[in-house]
Amino acid sequence: MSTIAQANFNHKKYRAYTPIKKIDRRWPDKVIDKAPQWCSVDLRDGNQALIEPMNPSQKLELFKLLVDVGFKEIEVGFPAASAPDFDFVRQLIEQDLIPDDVTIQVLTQAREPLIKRSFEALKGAKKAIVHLYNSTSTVQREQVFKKSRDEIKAIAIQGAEWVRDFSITQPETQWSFQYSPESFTNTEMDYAVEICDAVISIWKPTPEHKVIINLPATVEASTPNVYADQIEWIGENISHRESITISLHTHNDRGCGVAAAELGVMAGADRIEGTLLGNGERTGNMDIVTMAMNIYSQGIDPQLNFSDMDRVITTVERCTQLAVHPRHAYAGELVFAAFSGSHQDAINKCMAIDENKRAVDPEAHWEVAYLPIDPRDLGRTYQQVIRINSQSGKGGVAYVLEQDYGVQMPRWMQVDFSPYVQEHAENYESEVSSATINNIFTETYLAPDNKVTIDNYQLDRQANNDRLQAIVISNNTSVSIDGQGKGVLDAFVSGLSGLIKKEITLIDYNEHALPNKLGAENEQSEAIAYVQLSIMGVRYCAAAKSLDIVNASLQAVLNAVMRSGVNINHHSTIKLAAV
Ligand SMILES: CC(=O)SCCNC(=O)CCNC(=O)[C@H](O)C(C)(C)COP(=O)(O)OP(=O)(O)OC[C@H]1O[C@@H](n2cnc3c(N)ncnc32)[C@H](O)[C@@H]1OP(=O)(O)O
Ligand SMILES: CC(C)C(=O)C(=O)O
Ligand SMILES: [Mg+2]
Repeated sequence: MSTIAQANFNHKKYRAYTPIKKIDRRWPDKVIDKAPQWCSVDLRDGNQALIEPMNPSQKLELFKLLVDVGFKEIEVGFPAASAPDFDFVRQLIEQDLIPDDVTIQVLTQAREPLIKRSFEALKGAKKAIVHLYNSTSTVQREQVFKKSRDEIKAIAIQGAEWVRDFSITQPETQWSFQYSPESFTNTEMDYAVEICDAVISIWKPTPEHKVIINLPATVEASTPNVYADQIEWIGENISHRESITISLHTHNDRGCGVAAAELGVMAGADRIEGTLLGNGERTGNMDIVTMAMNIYSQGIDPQLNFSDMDRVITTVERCTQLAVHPRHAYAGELVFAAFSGSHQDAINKCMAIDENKRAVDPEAHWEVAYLPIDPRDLGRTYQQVIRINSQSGKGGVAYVLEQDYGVQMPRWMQVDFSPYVQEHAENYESEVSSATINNIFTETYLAPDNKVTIDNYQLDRQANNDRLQAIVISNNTSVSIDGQGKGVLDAFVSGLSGLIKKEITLIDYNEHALPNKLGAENEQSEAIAYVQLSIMGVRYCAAAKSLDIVNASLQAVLNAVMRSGVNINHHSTIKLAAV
């Protein structure tokens, strides 16, 4: 039996929403093929939901970001609500901070003093949208306003008249009007059309000078398909559709704010209101970053530019004092990070193919498993993509070493190396940085205990039979190795084998040049050699770096022998003078 108290957790307290009856829905077959008209409500809806509303400098910083990102319509506040909101609108106008192609918008209730104050705030604006709202749902009508349908309609009509009349007194501004039947989604659809039509009949829009009808999911109450049905229905039944911009304003109470807005656009909406990264009342407004990037990821210009996502995040965080979740779609710190081995492996392989494809065709379509878009588009780097912890695999570890240190481990060495990193991650129960991975690599393969180093070597090349004589230093003692074979390594391995009296077979070998250190363009680059030996049937891998590739190869062989635990001094036949 559950030990969790049941008393208050009672689903019978709630009622299911009623879907609207619509037999001719067309929106499910539509696709979004162009960006909607965007309007940011960060400075109003976002601001009114903050623990501490933004101060003027924060508002200005966010306004500048919104302009830079590309918004052409920005709701800058509720100027009748507070002095800071009023003053901010004045500052924008008086200091000429509004670019010519940007229209500011202000929100007001349908109350004369508030409308009057809003127009005062907007005095001198070149163009502006006055956004009037009143609530229309049954709960609001019956419980909050305690008014009938007709009385609520009268509030809207009266508000629309005041807006029209005040606008006539300030002809220097190019006015646009917007009406929101607030709590639209919980309003009877026939009544929503009736009240919008009443407002439209006062504002008398034309196709050249449209009115914005904004249909908010003030509190998200249903699955997004129901919202789409509502939007399609309104579009079919509202008067003067050709003179109306249908705008959507969704909230995220059920976690579907973006989905509802997307389906609403498929259902015929023209315009979207929302905030950057979704700040707003309760669970927030619909997140314009996510919706715009969803459009972008379909190969469509979203008309907003998020290529400097870090600026968007830091500005929004500074202004709202709310942290962006690390898993936030497109923006979160971890959304392009892969910790798990199979994801890393797939990303690694796909990115290698993408790089080749892109070298031939820079416009090639992005097809990388687990990465819906290229992180570079948002100013992120591949370094942030593959991160190592105990869930990671060899591909990810190899990727990090190659990206950060130029070490291109052959596959057989990746297999050998991965458990060392895994062990470290498990012991420390944490992410493993690329510097730590490089240290583990160095300690494991480049610097085994009982280090033995090549002092010098002499090679006598003969057809099919090379002779290699080398002096190695072990424990401050010089040891001579003399062997013959097909090639340098074969000769060296056979000499070593004779010295330690153990069968050694060279299983694998790879080498490559390492990239020059940063800022050291003229320096000769080091080479790295990787070997895998079988010593009495047991396999040992090792590597070595040197400016001389033969030296690197011989040293790698020595390192592998040292890793097997052999003490070369015990086997030396000729001990030369101590060094
Ligand atoms: C869903 C949304 O986001 S809507 C936007 C909400 N935003 C805000 O509320 C932030 C800004 N608002 C405010 O700061 C304040 O509400 C103010 C300053 C504008 C007004 O404050 P107050 O006059 O003290 O009124 P308060 O908001 O408490 O009360 C609302 C009154 O206005 C009426 N009212 C509320 N909304 C509207 C409206 N859209 N149109 C007409 N009347 C309205 C209410 O019925 C209530 O009337 P009552 O006093 O007769 O009961
Ligand atoms: C004022 C309106 C549009 C609003 O913010 C809402 O309904 O959520
Ligand atoms: Mg809202």
